[in-house]
Amino acid sequence: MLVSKLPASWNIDQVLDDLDQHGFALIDHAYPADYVTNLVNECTTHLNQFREAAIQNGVVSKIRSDHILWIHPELAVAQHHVATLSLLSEQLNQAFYLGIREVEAHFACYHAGEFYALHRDNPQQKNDRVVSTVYYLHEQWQDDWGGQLRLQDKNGEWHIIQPQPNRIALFQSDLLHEVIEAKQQRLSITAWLRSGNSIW
Ligand SMILES: O=C(O)CCC(=O)C(=O)O
Ligand SMILES: [Fe+2]
Repeated sequence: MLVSKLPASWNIDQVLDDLDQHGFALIDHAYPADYVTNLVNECTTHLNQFREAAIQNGVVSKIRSDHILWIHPELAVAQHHVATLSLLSEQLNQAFYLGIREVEAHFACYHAGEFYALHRDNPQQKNDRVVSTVYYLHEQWQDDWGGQLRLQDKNGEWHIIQPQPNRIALFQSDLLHEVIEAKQQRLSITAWLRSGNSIW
């Protein structure tokens, strides 16, 4: 799927500046309401296919308790978001010479009580994730529902980011972050912009 333009609501200069200065950026009101509705529908109709993220190749990790579904070609609405992120990657490559070549993405669902403890998405650069992105797609979120993204920026300062509906958080994949325990169902798409150059 090809997307020819970034959404008009995206202030790309601000995004590039924030990434440069702080290592992270937020895009609010990312998509039009009809697209958001379609995406929520696509996500919620597939919730029965989500699997425990903590179990990979039969190995169980205690660091996270959310449930995920990798985005595949039949998930056409989510694919549009992935294609939009591919277009964004071109801009990031032009600005920062990041060499991003692919986007890998999954839906994530945190039920009440679920969390993702402190981690980096690219520990010791052992994979080719360059920029991490999270799009929040639950229909509403209140500040006292937990589920915040807590992130240390590239200057060492900590930030608490509310998972506001229709918000995208973008950050360097080597930054430390966690998802605080959610008190309500929290839905998102996590996508990694990857260089495709991993030697691992
Ligand atoms: O959902 C979030 O806010 C962050 C998720 C995350 O850190 C991850 O999936 O690696
Ligand atoms: Fe992460």
